[in-house]
Amino acid sequence: MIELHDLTKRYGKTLAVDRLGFSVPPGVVTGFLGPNGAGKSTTMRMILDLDRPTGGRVTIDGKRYGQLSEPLRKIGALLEARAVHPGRTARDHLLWLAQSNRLPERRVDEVLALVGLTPVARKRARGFSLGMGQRLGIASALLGDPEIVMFDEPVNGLDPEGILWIRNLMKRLAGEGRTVFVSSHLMSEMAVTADHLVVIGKGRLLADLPMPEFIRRNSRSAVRLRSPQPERLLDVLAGAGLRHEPGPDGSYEVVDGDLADLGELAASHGVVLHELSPQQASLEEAFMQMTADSVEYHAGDGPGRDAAGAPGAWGAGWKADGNRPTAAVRQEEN
Ligand SMILES: Nc1ncnc2c1ncn2[C@@H]1O[C@H](COP(=O)(O)OP(=O)(O)OP(=O)(O)O)[C@@H](O)[C@H]1O
Repeated sequence: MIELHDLTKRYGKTLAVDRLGFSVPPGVVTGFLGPNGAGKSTTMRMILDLDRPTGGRVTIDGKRYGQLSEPLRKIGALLEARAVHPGRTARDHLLWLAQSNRLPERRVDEVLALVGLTPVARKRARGFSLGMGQRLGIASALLGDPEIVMFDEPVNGLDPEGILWIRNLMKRLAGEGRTVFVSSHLMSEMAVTADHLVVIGKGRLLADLPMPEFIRRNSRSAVRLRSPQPERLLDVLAGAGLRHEPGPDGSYEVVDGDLADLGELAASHGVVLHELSPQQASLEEAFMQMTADSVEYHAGDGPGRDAAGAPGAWGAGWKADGNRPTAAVRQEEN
């Protein structure tokens, strides 16, 4: 179990990680999602003690990384920048790692087989493709047969076969009861990989909830209505007890509304409609909306702007209040 408490990292004026608090439990794949520059790599480096927090703390089974007696047996990581000497063979690289961590030589051949690199084990790393390099990085992470694995953007630049392989490997590792923590800036990748999702934007926690719950909340549909008589339309919607949100160009969106029912409701009250259209938010849109809000806040717009009708009012439940996530997004507050 990885636990973060108020974890903060400041680089000069940049607040890279801002009071992050969440746990990564064993037995599931936890996706760590955020746009470029959100603070994912910095957080992962702090977990491994490669970067010192400005505030807060992070523990691995209750201990700091530096306090672990056999760190490679506890946590294995693939970070974005891989350090493999280009003149070394894959096997020699792993052997050097194993020997410096008092791990048995047989484990080197086991992990080479596990990641499918046995046939090229004696080839020098400089001739490796991106996918082979990624497999070697994963072999290094798995060398100590760790209880926890952490991968930073492992599918970046890989072909579909490589992506599928890593996806299945992570699921298998979680199925074995390990803690799997993987970062990505792609919602689409997380949707098919992660069981649990932690979303950050500008270093802040935006969501921490099971993936099915994220999908349920964000695959909502809505009906958009636009009328030259907006006050009358709002009266009719309110009279029918329908929850609505402001949409673009003066329209209103009724979440989970029925197209035909709404058309008939407007007609029965003599409300002229210039638009009556179904709307469907994709997970990618929900993610972009969620993180765009955090960017907006940091740009100085402040909380509450959404109430006045931020463009396309999707994901209203995801708005950050400028200080912490709304109750709607925090799993433990559900
Ligand atoms: N060593 C450093 N010195 C100064 N600023 C840094 C350093 N490392 C990261 N940052 C800044 O901290 C912020 C978070 O960066 P980080 O790399 O952790 O984000 P990320 O979510 O991993 O993004 P990406 O997906 O682009 O790797 C960014 O604004 C980045 O420019």
